[in-house]
Amino acid sequence: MKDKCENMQPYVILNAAMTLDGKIATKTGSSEISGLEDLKRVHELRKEVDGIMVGINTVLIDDPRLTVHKITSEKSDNPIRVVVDNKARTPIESRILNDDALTIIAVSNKVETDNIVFERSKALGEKADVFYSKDSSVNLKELMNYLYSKKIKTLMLEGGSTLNFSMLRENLIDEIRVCVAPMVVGGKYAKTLFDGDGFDFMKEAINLELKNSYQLGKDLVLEYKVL
Ligand SMILES: NC(=O)C1=CN([C@@H]2O[C@H](COP(=O)(O)OP(=O)(O)OC[C@H]3O[C@@H](n4cnc5c(N)ncnc54)[C@H](OP(=O)(O)O)[C@@H]3O)[C@@H](O)[C@H]2O)C=CC1
Ligand SMILES: Nc1nc(O)c(N)c(N[C@@H]2O[C@H](COP(=O)(O)O)[C@@H](O)[C@H]2O)n1
Repeated sequence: MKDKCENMQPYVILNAAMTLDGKIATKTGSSEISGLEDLKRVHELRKEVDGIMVGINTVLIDDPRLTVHKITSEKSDNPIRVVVDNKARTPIESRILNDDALTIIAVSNKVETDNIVFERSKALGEKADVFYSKDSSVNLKELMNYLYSKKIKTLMLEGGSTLNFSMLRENLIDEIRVCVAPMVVGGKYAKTLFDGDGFDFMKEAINLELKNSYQLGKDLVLEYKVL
């Protein structure tokens, strides 16, 4: 993996599993999509990278561990976990705060004006490193620089759709690896690979180059470079 030392940002790989109709979860938040072979691939990738990042909604809905637990229980193989969490809503009892790996919680400047957010961020500071952004929504470029300074040279982005779009719009994603499962769930309220505000015109689309594609069990894995 390339070291992006010239701009002091980690090399970012977005990895996700989606249905053929582009959903990464159903409208109720159910998201078991990948087959076993793909989950093993995901955990091998987690082992390879220095850090792994998700948005707060993914923590609230999935309570993920973000470790390599499907391939080994060796704690030193786990990447540093990062949660982008404007209002410090990460529950203290969530699995992401267990001692399997270090965790960094990135919070917004709401800590300066909202006492409840401040108190929650203080409590989170007992169990994790807290990154304080100067902006009202975590400044992702600053966060990337901070993670790089913490020796995170490669970062896996694991969703959800809101954070995926923000990272893409800010031009912070280098690669996209997506597992397409042979299923269709539909639903206009079901999350897709990229949601957020979206772009207005096709000419604003982020262009990709397909680098690799292969079948894994019943699933299809597609690997793109972001141009
Ligand atoms: N199939 C798959 O591969 C995966 C599926 N998922 C699914 O995705 C769903 C969650 O996705 P989604 O609801 O979009 O939420 P996200 O997990 O993307 O979290 C979004 C939240 O992150 C916070 N945030 C802070 N700063 C930023 C920023 N700069 N840009 C964007 N967000 C920021 C905001 O919190 P606040 O609102 O507090 O301001 C925002 O609402 C779940 O159902 C989960 O199961 C998740 C990962 C992988
Ligand atoms: N690659 C992939 N395939 C799926 O089918 C998924 N549902 C996900 N979800 C991501 O994995 C997290 C759960 O991780 P743990 O096993 O608890 O470590 C979940 O929150 C999503 O980020 N990914």
